Amino acid sequence: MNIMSQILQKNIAASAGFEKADLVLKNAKIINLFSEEILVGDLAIANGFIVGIGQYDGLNEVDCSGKFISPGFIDAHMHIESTMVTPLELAKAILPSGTTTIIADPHEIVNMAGTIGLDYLLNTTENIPLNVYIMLPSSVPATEFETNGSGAFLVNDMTPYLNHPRILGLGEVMCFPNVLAGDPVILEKLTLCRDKICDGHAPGLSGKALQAYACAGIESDHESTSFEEAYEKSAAGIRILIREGSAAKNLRAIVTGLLDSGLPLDRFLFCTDDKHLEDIHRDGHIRWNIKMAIELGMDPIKAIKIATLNAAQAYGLKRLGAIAPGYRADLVILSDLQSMTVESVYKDGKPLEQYRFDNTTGDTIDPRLLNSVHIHELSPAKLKLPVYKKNHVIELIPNQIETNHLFESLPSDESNFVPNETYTKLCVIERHRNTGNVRVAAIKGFGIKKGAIATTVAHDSHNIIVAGDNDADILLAVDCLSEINGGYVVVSEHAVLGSVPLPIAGLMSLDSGETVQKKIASLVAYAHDLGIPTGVDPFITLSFMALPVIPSLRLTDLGLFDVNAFALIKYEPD
Ligand SMILES: Nc1ncnc2[nH]cnc12
Ligand SMILES: [Mn+2]
Repeated sequence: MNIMSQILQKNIAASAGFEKADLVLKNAKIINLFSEEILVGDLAIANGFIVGIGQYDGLNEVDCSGKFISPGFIDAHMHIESTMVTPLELAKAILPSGTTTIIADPHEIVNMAGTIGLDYLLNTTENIPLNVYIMLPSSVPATEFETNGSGAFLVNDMTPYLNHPRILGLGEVMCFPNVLAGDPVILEKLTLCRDKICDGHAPGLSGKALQAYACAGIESDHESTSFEEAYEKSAAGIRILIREGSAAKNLRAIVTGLLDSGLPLDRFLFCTDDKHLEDIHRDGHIRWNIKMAIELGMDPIKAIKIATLNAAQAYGLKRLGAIAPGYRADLVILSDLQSMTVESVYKDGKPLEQYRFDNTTGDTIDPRLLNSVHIHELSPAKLKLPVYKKNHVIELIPNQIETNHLFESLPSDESNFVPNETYTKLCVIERHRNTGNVRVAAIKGFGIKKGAIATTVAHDSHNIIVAGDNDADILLAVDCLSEINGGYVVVSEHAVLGSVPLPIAGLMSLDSGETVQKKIASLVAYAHDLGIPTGVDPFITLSFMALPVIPSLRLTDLGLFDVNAFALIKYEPD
């Protein structure tokens, strides 16, 4: 008999009570998501699987009297790179608050390094105590209006990965104008993955355009910012991933509407998309989505179901997302269902304390991932922004990654834009191919005084993006990024106040999560000292300003991009 059959034989014997289970969590309040009730009893585990609920004896027993047991939480859509640490450090950060499974879209590192980046993430997520499923990036580059590092990621690049056990389908399809136009390249990807899951990214899509987007085979979306938007997409058969991240905070609006409407919840999931370590450390990860939903009035069992079984069923994750015989013993022990206080977490039947998180897998990193900043000598002349009577201006919206598109006059020295406390200079500098592309715009709402902040994390092509009120500090910030091979930096009055090196593709650190968190926190403090409002997360906000698939106005290395018109702004006024 093969090893799997031997394990099954043992599990059946333990389940039937013929043998003792490996571990029994005694007298617990078990959340049963199939009957949507709390069952009090023992939870028996063998070989990392749940073998039974009822009355059991175990070789090891833990008294869970008064404690609730939930299935491990599932993040239905996130970007590992957005936490800026390696997958092992990410696992260390999110497991303690109960996330035991993530579904990740690696378009960040694939934009940088193609299959080298994808292989890096697949290899470094193979042997860690976190279930990591991957969606093949559908939109690399996100649009043709930017320069990424690796060129296009096409069906020929995808095909070798289709049968990988942890590849679930196609990642967020962003260019809905291309989908609606019947662009052959995206349609090829959709048909290649038609028997798998196809995720969407459709901010503000509605009406016939939404019908056509759903008709193309897209099955999910995580960009809804209102209940009305979520409702229309859900009614078109699209699963709604309710997002609560570090910058994009959509849960309150959607859950409030859901509770008022009485809409069925079975096609709603939770996700973080992009959540920084500091927020994960403070609030937890998907646990925070659940807690917020409960505080808004949602039944705790239904909120937990959204974060577990709904996601597992949506993505075909067999034996995950519930507590029942034969399911994997990924479990969260909670003291109560209001505060959602996580007391302990079990992964495959073992408490987290039994796992080692030192880099025992000996991950070697392809040297091409560690040398990712290639820019021309940057001159002040390239940072000029000619001004006219009226200019296109990007306006920040606190706590959102969306921006407003303004058209107003700018402070100037007669011919060129001169930043002040209202209007900050924003520059995007191409860093992959030495093209020398530099584009400049004015951004409203950053409020930086006597300094600049810069980063190589600039979704999704990850060129250098820098915001500042004077060219000297802007140039110094870019120089510093070159020296540290990518990351985040804050400068003021011609001095570097602090930096966070992100040497893996200019996106991720080799340091521990704790070190990265401390460094980022000090940089955020420096950035706020430069005048950035407290409601604005300086780095996440900056990192999204170059993403031409989030309304309304963005800046790429090819120019100002009107997302709603889906076109670069050719602005030579009379
Ligand atoms: N929210 C998001 N985070 C990172 N990359 C993205 N590309 C499109 N949307 C994104
Ligand atoms: Mn995303």
